[in-house]
Amino acid sequence: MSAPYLVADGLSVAVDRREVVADVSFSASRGSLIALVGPNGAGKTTLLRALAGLLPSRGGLTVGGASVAALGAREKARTFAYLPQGHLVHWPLPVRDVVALGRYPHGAVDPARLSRADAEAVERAMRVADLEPLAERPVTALSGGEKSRVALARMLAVEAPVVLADEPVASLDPYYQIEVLGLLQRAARAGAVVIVVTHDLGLAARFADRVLVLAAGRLVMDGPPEEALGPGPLADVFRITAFRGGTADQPVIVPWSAV
Ligand SMILES: Nc1ncnc2c1ncn2[C@@H]1O[C@H](COP(=O)(O)OP(=O)(O)OP(=O)(O)O)[C@@H](O)[C@H]1O
Repeated sequence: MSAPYLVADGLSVAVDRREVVADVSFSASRGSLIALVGPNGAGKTTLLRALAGLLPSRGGLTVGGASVAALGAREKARTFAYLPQGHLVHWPLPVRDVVALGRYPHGAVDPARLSRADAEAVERAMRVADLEPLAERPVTALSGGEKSRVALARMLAVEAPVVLADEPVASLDPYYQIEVLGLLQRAARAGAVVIVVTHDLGLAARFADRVLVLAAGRLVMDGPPEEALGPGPLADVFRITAFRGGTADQPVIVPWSAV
């Protein structure tokens, strides 16, 4: 395992003077895909935004040894590729131009005049998200799942060392759920820290190297899927039981009943 790249040390976030994320500590190395899971309202989105430096936080937060708070806006945007939940753009821009917005942190302000490096990054992201057939379509005329893939490609076009994706597969059909988590896993294997928020515990177990479980703002489990999504945490945190199968390396978890 390589050295930790993203390190949170006692990270806390207050929203409206209420502590929504409390004393979270973990470190993540490049090369790993981490699933961030927890019940509704646990603080996952808030934590993800704080990690990207988009929300003020207390405690330690470093990336590549540097304080996130000390990074300039453009450096932050090059370091953290952040995929928010849902929102894309409301203008009828062609898909390729929306993906090119991912190169903005690299200085590409005009999608019609990309440098060769920027254009290549855009094409790579379009290809992995299977968007080439939709390249000229206005993004507003796409289905929900297609828009999700455009948002994902825009995020991948940043080619950032840290990828933070908030529910990237929520509106995708099973084929693209598997495809998208597979491509995030490949982004991790290519050297990124990838943190994915998801409510799909089966996919988390299938794809994540490690699972962080957040409950009421606190990190209550941090471990491999088999352990972090074991019967105890599923009952205590998620209030469910699950069918379990597979192997320790490749657990299969199917949420089954409420407890
Ligand atoms: N802008 C805000 N103003 C007030 N409260 C907020 C704000 N953003 C989040 N919260 C509160 O912080 C808590 C954590 O919200 P957050 O969106 O981080 O949870 P989550 O785990 O991502 O939830 P979900 O799974 O439902 O998306 C919730 O109680 C929420 O109501």
